[in-house]
Amino acid sequence: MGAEVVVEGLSKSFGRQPIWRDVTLTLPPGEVSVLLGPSGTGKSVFLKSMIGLLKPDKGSCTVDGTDIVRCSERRLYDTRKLFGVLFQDGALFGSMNLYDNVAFPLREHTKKSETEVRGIVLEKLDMTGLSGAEDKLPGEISGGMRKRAGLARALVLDPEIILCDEPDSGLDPVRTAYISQLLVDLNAQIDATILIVTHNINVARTVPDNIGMLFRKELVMFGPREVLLTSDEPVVEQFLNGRVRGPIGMSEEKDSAQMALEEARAAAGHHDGSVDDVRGVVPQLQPTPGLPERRGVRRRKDRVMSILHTLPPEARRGITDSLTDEDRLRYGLGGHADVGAGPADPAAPTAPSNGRAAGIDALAPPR
Ligand SMILES: Nc1ncnc2c1ncn2[C@@H]1O[C@H](COP(=O)(O)OP(=O)(O)OP(=O)(O)O)[C@@H](O)[C@H]1O
Repeated sequence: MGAEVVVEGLSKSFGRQPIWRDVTLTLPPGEVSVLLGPSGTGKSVFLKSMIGLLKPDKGSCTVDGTDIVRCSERRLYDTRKLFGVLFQDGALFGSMNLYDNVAFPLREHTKKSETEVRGIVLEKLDMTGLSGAEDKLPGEISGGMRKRAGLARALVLDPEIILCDEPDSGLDPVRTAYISQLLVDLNAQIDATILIVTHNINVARTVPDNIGMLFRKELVMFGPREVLLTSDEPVVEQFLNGRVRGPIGMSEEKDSAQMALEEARAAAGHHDGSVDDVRGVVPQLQPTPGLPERRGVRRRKDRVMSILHTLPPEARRGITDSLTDEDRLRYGLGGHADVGAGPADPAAPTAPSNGRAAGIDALAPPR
């Protein structure tokens, strides 16, 4: 099973420029999470901070008992081996063929024989659909293939956590669909914890178990996919619908006068360029038939059902609608009409103005 990653109160600035502050979230073991946010909100900085390539000013990021922010160099080196990272451009060595690129971490970090290296490299190239392309140079293959080669290389040390920085950037919608399917299939095969940074609305809607969103130098929300997909938090709604109207402006935040102007234009019938509003829980991508089931699905159901009463009604409905009859028995639920549609637990704290609600950015059940 993949490792849990617990981020608490993490803040990062460069000189006097704060990037984000007080980020708290838990990546549940073996689940797939997506981090969204307008350009420049510090998503890549967040990924780099998680593996200790950048040093946050405050807070902690704990993996397997080690706080990446404060541990020794030696400990950091060892803990980093738990991570496989797919950088935005694939970060392949241009002068090495795909075989040598993928073999590189094994030759650098292990004492495996070339025969063992060969077995692993060919297996990972096969998993990522690159069998037969071993001799190609990165410059000779398509962007989608380069991403998959970067992913194959991220897999060779059997990571417990995979971080993917915009795996879809520069890809057409079909190649993006393939890479989405590949990530879900990999999760089914190796049960790793996965965090994907993306701008792609389809990826965000269909791939992850959990979604988070960075905006205004804060983590606006992080929680089960059903919470964000049904959220009426303006920034989340605007982003998931790719709309001009809303708090996100051309270069980050809009002022209230501009927002009021846009609202007035919309009320007068001006179309803002988005497709029809899409809201609600769409089906999640499943592993390709023939692959094992994702083990994270059962763990997630148990976890989400344990915080169900703290979630907003629409999210609860989305979650309970996806339960099978067997699940309903397991969680002691009756028919569809009995669950999910009622008001949120009156005892649960209500969402504060930043859009967080109980159970939303506190994903993990009490430890
Ligand atoms: N090493 C660095 N030194 C100084 N500033 C940096 C450094 N790395 C990133 N930044 C700044 O941090 C901010 C966030 O950058 P980052 O690349 O993390 O954004 P992002 O959300 O990933 O953007 P995009 O979606 O466009 O990739 C930017 O203003 C960037 O200029």
